[in-house]
Amino acid sequence: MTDQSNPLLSVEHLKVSYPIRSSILLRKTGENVAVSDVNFELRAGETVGLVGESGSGKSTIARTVIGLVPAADGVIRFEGHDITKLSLRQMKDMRRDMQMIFQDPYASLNPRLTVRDIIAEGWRVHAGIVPRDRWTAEAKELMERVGLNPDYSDRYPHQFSGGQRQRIGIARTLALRPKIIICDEAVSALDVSVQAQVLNLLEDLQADLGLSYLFISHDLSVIEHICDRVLVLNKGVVVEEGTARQLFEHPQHPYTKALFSAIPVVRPWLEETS
Ligand SMILES: Nc1ncnc2c1ncn2[C@@H]1O[C@H](COP(=O)(O)OP(=O)(O)OP(=O)(O)O)[C@@H](O)[C@H]1O
Repeated sequence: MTDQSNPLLSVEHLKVSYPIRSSILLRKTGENVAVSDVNFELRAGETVGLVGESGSGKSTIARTVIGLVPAADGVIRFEGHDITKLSLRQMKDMRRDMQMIFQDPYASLNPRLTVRDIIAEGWRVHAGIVPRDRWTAEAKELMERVGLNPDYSDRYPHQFSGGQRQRIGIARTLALRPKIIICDEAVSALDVSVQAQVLNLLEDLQADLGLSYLFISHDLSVIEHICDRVLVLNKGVVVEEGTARQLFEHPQHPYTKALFSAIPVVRPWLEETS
């Protein structure tokens, strides 16, 4: 359930730009403003969606929130603290609280590590979460939690299907006990029936652990299903925002109307969950 007290994350007047460089000397010759004046809040237990065409700035916002891209202007507060001004050390601790799940789990899973070691990777980096003698047992518990057979903990990523690999990615993320998970096209590469299963898993985890999700997807039916609130981005600017229901039933801005009418909506999960 969404916590109505202070937001976990608040983004105020965020501006992000990328340098444009000359092709010969790589000197900066200008800047491409990817995101300007973006504002939103994310509360405990809430899912906020970012939608918009390719290049509208969704991933840039995600990468800036997590500290991979610097903010040119604005404030990003996590639990009330401006994280745009953190030291590297403080950033490392904060990264633990905010994790990202990517579209292609295979590319982000080390093919030489077993599932057990993939899940334990974060415990190596962030000492003190799980004592070493508990790594195998805890990794198996996490595998079970995400719907994987714990007996397969010594198998390698290529021995799993796409949906199972995304579950490994989710288990690895959960291992760090984050408060916010940024899902960047996290189910886009999966077949619709597998998408539905992974979305249901994410919802179960949210209900059990009170997680907050920042959910990026070009698939509006996924967004409608999983998000409480949605921001519609066009060329780096939020043109409309509201609850998922408001936006889907009564889009106001011409861009939102065009975006929503252009995409066929398939909702296999409605049959499963209703
Ligand atoms: N590393 C980069 N260097 C320079 N410009 C970039 C970089 N990454 C993104 N951009 C530019 O920033 C703008 C926003 O891109 P971004 O990837 O955030 O959009 P997006 O909505 O996530 O798109 P997609 O759905 O295709 O992932 C675009 O104009 C893009 O060309």
